[in-house]
Parts: sequence; C-alpha cells; structure tokens
Amino acid sequence: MAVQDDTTADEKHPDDDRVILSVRDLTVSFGTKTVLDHLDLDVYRGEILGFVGASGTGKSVLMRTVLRLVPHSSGSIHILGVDYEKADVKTRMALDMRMGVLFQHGALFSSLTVKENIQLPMREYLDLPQSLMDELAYLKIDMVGLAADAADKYPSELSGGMIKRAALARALALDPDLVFLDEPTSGLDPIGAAEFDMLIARLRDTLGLTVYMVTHDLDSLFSVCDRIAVLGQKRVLVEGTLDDMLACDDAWVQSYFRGKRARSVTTDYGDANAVPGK
Ligand SMILES: Nc1ncnc2c1ncn2[C@@H]1O[C@H](COP(=O)(O)OP(=O)(O)OP(=O)(O)O)[C@@H](O)[C@H]1O
Repeated sequence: MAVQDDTTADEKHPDDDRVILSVRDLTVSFGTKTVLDHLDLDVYRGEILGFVGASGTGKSVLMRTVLRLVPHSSGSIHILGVDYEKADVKTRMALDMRMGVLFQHGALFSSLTVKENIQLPMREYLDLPQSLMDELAYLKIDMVGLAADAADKYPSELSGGMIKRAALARALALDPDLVFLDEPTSGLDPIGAAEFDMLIARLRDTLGLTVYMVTHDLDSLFSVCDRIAVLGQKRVLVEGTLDDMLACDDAWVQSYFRGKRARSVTTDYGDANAVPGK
C-alpha cells in the first residue's frame, strides 16, 4: 500500500527514471498560513494521476507551485530528473517546453482566436514561420476533436466543452511530456465530461503523455486514472490505486471513496463490489 512512508528524498527519487515529477518535503505558506507542509509526491511517466482532496486543501496551490507560479519556502521539485531551482536558464526553458497546462475554466485569451491562443506558446518558445505555426495549430485542433472551423473563432463563440478542448490544444502546443489539468471536466455535462475523459486517455496512449489531473469528478477517477493521490492535512495522505483508497482508513478518504456518490459511480462502471461492505 502506497500510504506515505518515512523514506527520505535521497533514498527515493534521483535515479528512478520512471518518475517524471518528484516533489520532496515541500512547504508552501502565505504569510503565517501554511498550506502545504513537508509534502512528498511522485508522478510516474505515462500515467494519469488523479489528484483529489477537500475544497481548500491546496490542490491548486500545489499545481501552481510545481509550475512555479507560487514560491515555496522549503523542499525540492524535480521535473524529468532536474531540479528547476538549480538549473540554468537554458535548461529551465527546455523544461518549461516539456510541460503543458490546462487551467480551470480554460483561461484562453478572449481577444485571440483559438488558433492564436494555440500559437502563443509557439511564439514564446519557438521561432517558426507563420505557415508552419498555422499547420501545427490545425493539427492540435484536430487532435482534441474540434472541427477545423473552430480555429478562427473567439472563446466567446465556443461552448464550455469546446473551450476545454481549445485550452487542451494550447496545452499540447509544444508537444509536452507532462500535462497539468485543473478540473478539466468541471462545468461539463456528464456526456461531455465522459468524452473529455476518453480524449485524455486516448492522448496519453497515442502521445505517451503523463497527465496530472486535479479533479472532483468521481467518474474521471474511476474511468481513466491509473493512480490517485489524496491531499489532506497539508500533505499527500495516500497515493495509489483505487484499492489503496478503499483500504485507507482516513475518514475523509473513506467517505469520498466509499460514500453514496462513489457507490453509484462504481455501480455505473459495473463493479458494485469495488465498494466493500456497503
Ligand atoms: N495567493 C494566495 N494567497 C493567500 N492564500 C492563498 C493563495 N492561494 C491560495 N490560498 C489559500 O490556500 C488554500 C488552498 O487553496 P487551493 O485553491 O489550492 O485549494 P483547492 O484544494 O484547490 O480547492 P478547490 O478544490 O476548492 O479548488 C486556501 O485556503 C486558499 O485560500
């Protein structure tokens, strides 16, 4: 069972090339308020990791810290085996290009078309002719299941599901190894959410992506996530498979994975026995 143990940073991560993201002993505070306290987490190459936790526990803060949008007061973050803090500018830029992000609600620039939004990271990091950037943008648009005519639309002309797909296309603009998705299915109807989950699974399979997904969506956790990590008490309480979640005796984890809503989802997935004793 993968409940967090006392293994130290140096014993675990440095030479394990299956680990694409390794967080050790991470502490993040805002003023006197500590949100993450000596947190450890590993994300493995090619997996879809679902990250859950009660509202306000710090899931977004952790994601933003890994993306260096929030500073940390102690601890280390290795991405692809490299400690970003200690890397030179060139290495940092190379690391940035290997990560894509889909922020909650998409966060597309409203004054830019879908194509222009997708091309933003290309403009920032690459020096490509416009014709090639256009070709690449259409490729990404097709990859996420949008019609070609979405390219010239503005975000205000898109449905919620199309915005998520366009934002995913932008996250994939530079062919990243690791993508961060912050509640990608929130606000989608159940069919749209299931289709989005399938899209993520397909992209992982075809592109060999690693996916770090913050979610409250039990369907996503049950249908596409290989592993789950639970944030609580300012650290990762438990990480592992669904069976590990079910075996965990933490009260929040029990009520989340064995509660009424989880029961109906496991029944939908034809595995009523996945929630034992209920
Ligand atoms: N810039 C900031 N300044 C001060 N406090 C912050 C800041 N960003 C986040 N926090 C606090 O950190 C805590 C964790 O917030 P966070 O948004 O990460 O929670 P979450 O787990 O993602 O919640 P939800 O599931 O509701 O999205 C909250 O108490 C929040 O108020």
